[in-house]
Amino acid sequence: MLNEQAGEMTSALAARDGGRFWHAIVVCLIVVAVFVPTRSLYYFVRDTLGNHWRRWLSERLLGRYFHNQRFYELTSNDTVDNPDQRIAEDVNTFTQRSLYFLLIGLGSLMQLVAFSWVLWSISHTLVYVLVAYTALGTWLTVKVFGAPLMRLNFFQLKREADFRFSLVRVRENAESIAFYRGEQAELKQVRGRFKGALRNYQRLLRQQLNLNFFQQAYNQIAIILPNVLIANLVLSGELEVGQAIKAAGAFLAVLGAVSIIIDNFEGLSRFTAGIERIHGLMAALPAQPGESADAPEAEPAPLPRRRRTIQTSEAPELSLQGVTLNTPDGKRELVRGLSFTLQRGDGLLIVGESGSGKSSLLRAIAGLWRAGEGSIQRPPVADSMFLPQRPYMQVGSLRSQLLYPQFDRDVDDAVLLGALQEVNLPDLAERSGGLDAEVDWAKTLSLGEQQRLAFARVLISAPRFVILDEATSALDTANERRLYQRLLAEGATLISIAHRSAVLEHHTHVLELTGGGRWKLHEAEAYAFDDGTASGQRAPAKDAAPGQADAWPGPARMASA
Ligand SMILES: Nc1ncnc2c1ncn2[C@@H]1O[C@H](COP(=O)(O)OP(=O)(O)OP(=O)(O)O)[C@@H](O)[C@H]1O
Repeated sequence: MLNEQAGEMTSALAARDGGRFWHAIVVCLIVVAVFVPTRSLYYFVRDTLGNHWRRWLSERLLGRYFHNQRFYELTSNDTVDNPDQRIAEDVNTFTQRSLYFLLIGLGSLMQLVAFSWVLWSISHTLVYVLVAYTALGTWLTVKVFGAPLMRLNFFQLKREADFRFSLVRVRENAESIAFYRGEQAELKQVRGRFKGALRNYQRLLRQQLNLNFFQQAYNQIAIILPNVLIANLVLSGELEVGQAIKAAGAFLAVLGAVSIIIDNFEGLSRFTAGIERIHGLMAALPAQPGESADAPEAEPAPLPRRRRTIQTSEAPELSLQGVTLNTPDGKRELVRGLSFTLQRGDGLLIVGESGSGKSSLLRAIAGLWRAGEGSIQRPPVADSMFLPQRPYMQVGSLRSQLLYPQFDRDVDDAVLLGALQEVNLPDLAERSGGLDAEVDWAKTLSLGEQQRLAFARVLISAPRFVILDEATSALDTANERRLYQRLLAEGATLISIAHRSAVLEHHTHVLELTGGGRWKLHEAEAYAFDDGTASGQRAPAKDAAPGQADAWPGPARMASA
């Protein structure tokens, strides 16, 4: 309408018609009065909608990411780079940009409808030229610049995420790096990532420069083109000057509408790269049960090919049957044909050289590693607890540490303080400002204190089954003995990894991994722990031939599978 009135005003002035001119001005003002609030609300509504959409999509991805330890699998097998960046940033860009492009697409459509008939009524030739001109322009843009720009944008997102992650790693490991005086090595690595991002960006800029050359030429020629085409009509007096201005305006408006791909190609290629990254993540995170049917059912990710997997199921006691465990890449066999059953109150100590597969066996028991064959029955997750050597400390209150991972349980303060007392941290609550004060525990507690705090978690949730991976390595023997005795008094079944002979007394059996997939089972009393401190002969143990399930000597409380 504004274009219409602009033409009207010029024609009125050319004809020296004051009434016609002022009428056009009034119509213009009315149009502006409607246009201004509409246009302002447009941005508000668009971005609010984008925000809602982001919340919906991020919630869905977060749900899938944290479902069934998928975050662990994704991080371990590296099928999807930087999932955090995809969830936090790519989703945001995707939702914002989708609406942006949808709305400018709709706007272009309206513009096309509004101006096409104006143009058609003035000159058919202009319409034909316009169609040919934009078809050629779009084809050239997509063909010549499409694929390279999309690829470069995909890598740009990845490189930026790698760069940021290298800085996050430095922050997370600041103390170790400072002790090593590793700043130069870190700086080199961070710079390397940064340079990678810059280099890719430079390539991107070069591609964009070519695209800009093309876009500029395309747009400037479009300004001259309609004038050249209708000049003769005006000169011969067939067309009023105002009509010519209207025609040129309509030509540019229709051109703008149909050139949407050419004009927005840089943004569109970034947008497409982002979609590819979100799609990759969704494909690696299959829909969870309970997600509504309208959710796009993602194809399961092409996980690394595994010919065989260990079957896991829940049972009151832990039992392994013919378990052969491989590393996730399938390259190494860590344990072959292992079978045993632990009865309630049993304690199994796993020993073996570094790298022999002790922690990996615990990963398999916890259901995190599945490459291999055989079956594992284990107590339900709610009845078990895992204590790693370096306990995970969430940033939060002392109460949430003690209840972790069941943060919403309601437990009396007296129970929490009692547990702290028992693990020999009687003044921790007081010195850190009470049970509800928020502290970065991983930074403020020593490793031994963190291990004791993790033990307090076990005492509070009193699981029937406890797995300890060198969980007492930073404690003195007296503390260690007290904590183990406390667990045994609860009647817990224990599986431990330890390098110190002192822990042997708390266990009933020993599983020795001797390398190359071989293993031996011993009764604890008959086992002489060789940690360089204990003396004495090793008790004879029956060697288990790999793959033989009946190699277990059959102790009183631990049943052979
Ligand atoms: N994600 C992985 N992919 C492939 N191999 C792995 C992976 N994680 C560990 N390994 C390999 O599996 C082997 C067993 O590792 P594991 O951590 O179980 O050893 P460990 O006996 O607990 O050693 P330590 O006593 O030093 O803690 C090692 O050789 C290790 O390099």
